[in-house]
Amino acid sequence: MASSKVYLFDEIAKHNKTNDCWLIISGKFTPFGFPSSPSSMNCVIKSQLNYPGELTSEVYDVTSFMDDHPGGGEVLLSSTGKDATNDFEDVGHSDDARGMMGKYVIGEVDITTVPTKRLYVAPGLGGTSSKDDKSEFLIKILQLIVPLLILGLALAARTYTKKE
Ligand code: HEM
Repeated sequence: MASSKVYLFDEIAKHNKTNDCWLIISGKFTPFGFPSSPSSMNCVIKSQLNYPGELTSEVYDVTSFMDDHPGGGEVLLSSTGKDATNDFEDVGHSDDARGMMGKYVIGEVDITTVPTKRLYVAPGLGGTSSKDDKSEFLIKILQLIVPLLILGLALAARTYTKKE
């Protein structure tokens, strides 16, 4: 696949019609040091991301497959204009389906041109800003001071009324 054509994302996204449908699906993880990846590697792309190697996203022209796709043509259309890897994996496609993909490959995508979604960072996992930290600290101090103030006022009122 070294000599395959490399497409830009914008170019691929234009092919989003029933009679002209292209998909981007991450297909092949090639670990460094291996001439080619074992086929089982294709199924474990996500867990392999920390392993040194190269993850290729391939471009599939599925126009001729629209009518024959067991999941229907509509789902294929709805997966255009983005990285469709998650859509493809979520369905849990069989090995047969994966084997068929080779028929439709037309090249690779330049992954630097694929828009990435901003990742959600859970609070407390380094995602809070120092501004958030400050207001949290302020709330804790207030939670401590307010009851003490009320107690102080109550005591003051009591001593004051006793004297009278
Ligand atoms: C080149 C790409 C694709 C090929 C060759 C392909 C092939 C197949 C095949 C052979 C099946 C039958 C079930 C199986 O063997 O797993 C299937 C089912 C299905 N596919 Fe795809 N598919 C592709 C892309 C997609 C994409 C991008 C989606 C987007 C969500 C999708 C959604 C579905 C759905 C919903 C089913 C039906 C599952 C069911 O009802 O059991 N497919 N596909």
